[in-house]
Amino acid sequence: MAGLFTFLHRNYKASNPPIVPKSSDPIRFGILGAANIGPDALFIPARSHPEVVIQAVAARDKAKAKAYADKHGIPVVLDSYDALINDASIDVVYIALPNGLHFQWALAALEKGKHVLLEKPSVSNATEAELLFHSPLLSKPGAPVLLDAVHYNFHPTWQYFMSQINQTDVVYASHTVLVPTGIIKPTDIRYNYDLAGGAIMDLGSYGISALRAIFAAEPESCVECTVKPTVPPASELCDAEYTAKLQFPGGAIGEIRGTYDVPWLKFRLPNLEVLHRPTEVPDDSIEPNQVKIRTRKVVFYGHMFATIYNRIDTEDTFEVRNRDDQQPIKKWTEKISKSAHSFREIGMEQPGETYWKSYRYQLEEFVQRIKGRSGNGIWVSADESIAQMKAIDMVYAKSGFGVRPSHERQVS
Ligand SMILES: NC(=O)C1=CN([C@@H]2O[C@H](COP(=O)(O)OP(=O)(O)OC[C@H]3O[C@@H](n4cnc5c(N)ncnc54)[C@H](OP(=O)(O)O)[C@@H]3O)[C@@H](O)[C@H]2O)C=CC1
Ligand SMILES: O=C1OC[C@@H](O)[C@H](O)[C@H]1O
Repeated sequence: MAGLFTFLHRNYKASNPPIVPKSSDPIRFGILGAANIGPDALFIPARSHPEVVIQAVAARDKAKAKAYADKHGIPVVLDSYDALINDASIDVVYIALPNGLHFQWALAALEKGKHVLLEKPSVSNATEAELLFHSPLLSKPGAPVLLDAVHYNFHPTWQYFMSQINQTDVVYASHTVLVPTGIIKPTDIRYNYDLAGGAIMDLGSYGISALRAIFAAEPESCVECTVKPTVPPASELCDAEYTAKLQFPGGAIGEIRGTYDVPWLKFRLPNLEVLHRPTEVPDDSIEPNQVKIRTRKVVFYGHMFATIYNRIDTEDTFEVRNRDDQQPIKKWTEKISKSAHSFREIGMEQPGETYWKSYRYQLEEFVQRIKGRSGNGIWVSADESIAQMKAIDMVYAKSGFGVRPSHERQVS
């Protein structure tokens, strides 16, 4: 009962956080497009951040921008995306446009000296990623900050999950994400090839990013990929469902599976499963002629949506054997389950509240960088963002649907 109350209370507060007074010199954000994800990923987290103000929105249709601004309490409506990136009162441009427009608008905003919070997946492909993340605009003195918003990284439970993994001993890992049927409509940006849509770009990007972190390595090849195409009027080169098998150094295998079409009764929160190879562990209590072997399995329930619910099960199977002939003497399993919603719960003194979503934790670190403070050290580096797009390209190449198209810059 107490657990249910905590769950409901946390999730209520996650959507209705306290509104804190703003500092005298806040960072002013503008959003390009009246994006669906805006409230969850930025406006609600900003309410509890004393240094963040959501200042302006621009949409292709000004009336739409006005309605969006009214709904979300955004004070300024600008005439166009161009007007927003040129507006002197804006410090940060939040880009939650279709994937295919990320590259051109991120570069355009950086050119105007704006910091950029860039939705995932960062761009359409690795070519764009190289150009953007290695842009000279980012290395000059006083350069703006660009963040590839892979939000799950910033949540404390991801840090705890990673602490349960010995990256060099992982032999297999999988990521599964199931979106119930009907949520993504045929006209959605995710089903538009020209806008760099596709389920691998969207859902798969989380799995690919998590696998790369779990193995602490880049995939060497995509050995299998099956995709289910979308149905018309969506683009035929977009996937509504995928499974892919990636090979990592040393022969380790990572699998991703995702769909926008799971029956509601089969819906589960996204999960990750990680298997380690058997490894010898020290134990003073066993005989000198014996060895103790541990085989670890870690399962993370609630990846991507850790605030709603998260639980990490670490299951260790131990075996004591004779060292010489490897004959088993005894075998048992130990299991620890843990949830974490704040750094405090994992023994780290870092800012955060249990109701903070991954987006709020991410916003905290983004602001720290902009302000030139050290923060907690969690970040998504330029090289990681490029490697991520290379891995996504590898999967699309294997799928037969091909790498997502690059986009001409169309900025004035
Ligand atoms: N971090 C996370 O958890 C999530 C991240 N995302 C990412 O955020 C981005 C936006 O996703 P989402 O908010 O669902 O997207 P939306 O469908 O809400 O589209 C975002 C905006 O794109 C603009 N847009 C510009 N050109 C086009 C075009 N040709 N066709 C359609 N829309 C266009 C529209 O702006 P206008 O108002 O000007 O018409 C629209 O408001 C994606 O990159 C997605 O991957 C999405 C969901 C969750
Ligand atoms: O980033 C995302 O996370 C949640 C998904 O359901 C959504 O499609 C995606 O854009």
